[in-house]
Formats: sequence, C-alpha cells, structure tokens
Amino acid sequence: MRDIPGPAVVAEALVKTYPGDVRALDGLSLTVQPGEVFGLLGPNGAGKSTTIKILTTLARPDAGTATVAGFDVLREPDRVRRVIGVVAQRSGADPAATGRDNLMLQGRLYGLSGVPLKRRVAELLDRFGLTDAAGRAVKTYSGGMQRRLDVALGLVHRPQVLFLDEPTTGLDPEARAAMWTEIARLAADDALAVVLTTHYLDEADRLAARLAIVDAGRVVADGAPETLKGELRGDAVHLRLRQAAGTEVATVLGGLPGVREITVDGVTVSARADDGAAAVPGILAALDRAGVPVASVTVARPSLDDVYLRYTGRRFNADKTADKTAEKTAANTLEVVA
Ligand SMILES: Nc1ncnc2c1ncn2[C@@H]1O[C@H](COP(=O)(O)OP(=O)(O)OP(=O)(O)O)[C@@H](O)[C@H]1O
Repeated sequence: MRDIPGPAVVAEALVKTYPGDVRALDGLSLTVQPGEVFGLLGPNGAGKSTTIKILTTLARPDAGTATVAGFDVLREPDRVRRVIGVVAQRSGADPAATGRDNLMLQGRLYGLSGVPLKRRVAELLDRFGLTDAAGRAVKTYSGGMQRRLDVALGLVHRPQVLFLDEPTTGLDPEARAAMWTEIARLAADDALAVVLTTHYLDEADRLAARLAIVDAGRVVADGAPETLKGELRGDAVHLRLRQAAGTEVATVLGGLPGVREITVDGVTVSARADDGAAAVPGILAALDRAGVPVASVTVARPSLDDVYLRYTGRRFNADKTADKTAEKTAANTLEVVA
C-alpha cells in the first residue's frame, strides 16, 4: 500500500468562469480518500471536465483551492503532475505505433528506462489483457482495447491518483463491464484513488464507492450511492400516461394519503409513496375518476435518478442509453400494466 498522508484529493470552493461569462464552476468542493473510486456524476456541461482540468493542473481556478496527494495544484503543479495519471476523453495513444511502443514512450517521458521500464510495460500489458496485441499498431485495436491501453498509459509511472474522464463512453456493454471490473480492481489492489467522471447513472452506481452529483458547477449531493438512495424516504412510483397531462394530475395525486413529491413531465409522472405497492390501487382509481388514462405503473426502490431528481429538480436524462440501463438495473422493480 502506498502511503498518502491525508486525503488523495481536496477541492474547496472552486470557481471557474470562461469567456462569455460561462460560470463552469460555482463553488465546487469535494474530498477523495486513497483507495477510493470517486464518481463525479452530472449531465453535459455540469462542470465535471473543468474540475478534472483544475485538479490535473491543466486549468487554473479563478477562486478556491485544491490539493492532490497533499500538493497544491497552483503552487506545486510539477509535483502534482508526478503523482497523477490522467486518462482524457480522447485517447492520447499514437494510433500508428504499437501498444508496447506507446507504453515505452510514456514510461520514458516519466524518466523510466532499461529493465524497470520493460518490466513495468510487460506488467501493464498483461494486466490489461493486451500482451497478445502488444506488437500491433493501436489503430487495429477494438474500442475496448484502445481504452484499456489509455488506462495503462495513465498508470505507467505508478500514480497515487488516477483521473478518468468518461472512461466507458462509446464502449459496448461487454467492454464497459470489463473496464468496470478493472477500475474496481485498481483501487482495491493498489490503494489508488480513482476520480472518474461519468454521465451514466449505472456506472456511478456500480463503480463509485462515493459520488458527487454535480449540477451547474456545484456539488449538490455527495455520499455512497446506497446512502444517497437510502436517504430518500419511501418508494418511487412512476406512471406513464396514455396522453400528456397537465398540473391537474399533481392535484389529484397530491390529495392521496402518503403520496408526495409529484412531478409531471408530459406523459411521465413521478411520485414518492411510503408503501408504493399499497398506494398503486388508490392512484389508479383517483386518475380513473379524473378521466386520466394510465398506460403503465412502475414501483421501484429509490434509484440514483430519483436522488438526482430530488437534488436538482430534474430527471437525469443525459442520454437514452444511460436511462434505459438504469431502469433495467433498478432493484425490486414491480411493473403493473394498467
Ligand atoms: N474552454 C471553454 N471556453 C468556454 N466555455 C467552456 C470552456 N470549457 C467548458 N466550457 C463551458 O463550461 C461549462 C462546463 O463545462 P465542462 O466541460 O466542465 O462540463 P462537463 O460536465 O464536463 O460536460 P461534458 O460531460 O460535456 O464533458 C459548459 O457550459 C461548457 O460549455
């Protein structure tokens, strides 16, 4: 185990404004511990990449402070760079060079050479399942292989903190699952702190020991996914209507005992109920009396999407794939087709 004194990352009240008065960060704070996979979850434009840029010394905050492995990002950028690995959204590998040559070059950039470098490269090729493909040009690799090589490149110099910007975007489900396994193992085996950004709810839920929900440049909620979900009282009840409804639906449901936090968005209605299954007959009867036809009802334990709704007032909806997967993985889901 590597010995990092104190937290792996501390960011306090970071502010960053881009030209055109775009306030990308508006007082963002977070703490990441060694050996922890920490997720920054938020839709496009929330400020995740800007946070990573500041923590990796690629951008300066207008206000606020940050340390990585105890080093100040503004005062000690060189020391920060030596203890971090960065895997950007776009691959840094040379597509014309082989996987092995990419790793060797990266190692040399960090001052490794000779046998220790060769040994490290062989170790990483093996660990990421790239030994057989090591002599092939990277442009012949599959998307999953390229992404694994990107992560290996970020680890050559044995960093204490690894930053992964959307590590599985564009990967097929199998490659995503393999990447998740690998990331979880990295943190567990090497006490490496992993900070990853994602706009996939299921990725944050599965992978992050702790996560921060980022909205409009601030952390609006943070904690273990299970804790955040556990803080929501009661079950989530989702209704799909046969046609879009207005505020009358909220009025009808708001009058039922134990039903609260009602949001109506076109044909989709969400509410919270102490006992979802017990509340469903009353909900259906009330909507029937009000002449609102219901297509389907789902009762589920709170999901991260519900957590997101609670703290931002909006459904996550970053993209359709993320939503579908999140629905599929929602635990204890009971679907009633009306
Ligand atoms: N170089 C820049 N110049 C001007 N505006 C910028 C710049 N970089 C980011 N922004 C803006 O700052 C805000 C936050 O962007 P950022 O890239 O940090 O968000 P994000 O959560 O990482 O989104 P994504 O998932 O799309 O990467 C957005 O409104 C974005 O348009």
